[in-house]
Amino acid sequence: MIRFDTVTKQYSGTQRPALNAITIEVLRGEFVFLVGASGSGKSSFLRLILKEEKPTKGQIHVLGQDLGSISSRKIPYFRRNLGVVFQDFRLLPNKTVYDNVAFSLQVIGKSRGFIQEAVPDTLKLVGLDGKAKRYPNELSGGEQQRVAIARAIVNKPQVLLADEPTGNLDPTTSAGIMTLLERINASGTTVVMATHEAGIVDQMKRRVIELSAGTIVRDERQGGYATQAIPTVREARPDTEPTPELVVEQPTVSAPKVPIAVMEQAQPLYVEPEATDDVTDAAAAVTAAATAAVPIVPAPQPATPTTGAITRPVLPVPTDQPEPEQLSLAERLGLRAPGGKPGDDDQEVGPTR
Ligand SMILES: Nc1ncnc2c1ncn2[C@@H]1O[C@H](COP(=O)(O)OP(=O)(O)OP(=O)(O)O)[C@@H](O)[C@H]1O
Repeated sequence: MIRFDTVTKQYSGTQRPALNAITIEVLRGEFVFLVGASGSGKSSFLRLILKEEKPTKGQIHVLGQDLGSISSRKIPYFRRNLGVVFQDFRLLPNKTVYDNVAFSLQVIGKSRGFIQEAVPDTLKLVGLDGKAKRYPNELSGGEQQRVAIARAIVNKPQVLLADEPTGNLDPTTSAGIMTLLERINASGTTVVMATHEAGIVDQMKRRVIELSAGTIVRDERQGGYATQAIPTVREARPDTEPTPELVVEQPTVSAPKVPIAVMEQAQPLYVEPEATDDVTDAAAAVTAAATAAVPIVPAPQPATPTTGAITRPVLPVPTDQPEPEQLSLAERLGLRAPGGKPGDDDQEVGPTR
């Protein structure tokens, strides 16, 4: 489903790679936590899956496609199979809840009839029916994140990428968001979530991939958040440490924002599915069909946890990085080709459903 083969990402003008020769595979239907200190490479990993960034070296396959062979024009079509949720929600402030979710279907040219069915179904799924006419500033943070999740899943993506989706939420609201993500995963969507929330990771006992300074140092099937004694790499502070070298420090263990007790007591805030829940049924049918077509390969063996010093090979800084493009919101969300128009979507890339 998602495969990295010795992938290195080094940003222009930086001294060391953000990701260093990463090899990893995420299987269909998995729920994976990406953990690691700030700057360890989690967001870079997600951006590479989205093809927002190109690897400096190595190959990435997502949904059976070699990302290196997808042209810029076809990236939006590829991204239709991926939903994305961010820490800061990224809702359109001047659109209602309904219109925020409908927007992601409008820009890919879905019919009015389709949108009128899909949006209410999805709002119900995330526990927001009855709030369709509200504007984002009339919602709580947790409700805004639910709108963002609804927008991400309304087109039934096969993969949901979440970059610290609970980072701006209180513990109880975070726990509710996690029950929602669990349910989305249970309907067949592969979920990859970057997080710093120890309580969530410890409670959910899902696969945990830990990055440290751009290297995978742990890959555990039912892991917790707590790290082995892995040194955390940070830049020397010029004010207190005149030498501009990297220094190694022991990790600091902070109290988890979402304690396990809160996770355990969290009531799902979404509406429980009924026997006739069309969205869940449709998602299950899509997943069953897709899974039947693609044989599941055996799970990779967990990597041996690494301890001790981290080596940081210094790679040449590439000089041919393109300038960031000026993109509209629809283009940034991967919903429309750069310069494309609504409905300009006749050529799909990747599995069609
Ligand atoms: N666009 C960029 N240009 C240059 N360097 C970058 C860029 N984006 C990220 N980096 C660097 O790459 C490294 C990894 O960053 P990344 O954002 O992937 O880490 P992260 O684990 O997601 O961090 P956080 O938990 O703080 O979000 C960091 O050293 C960061 O400074």
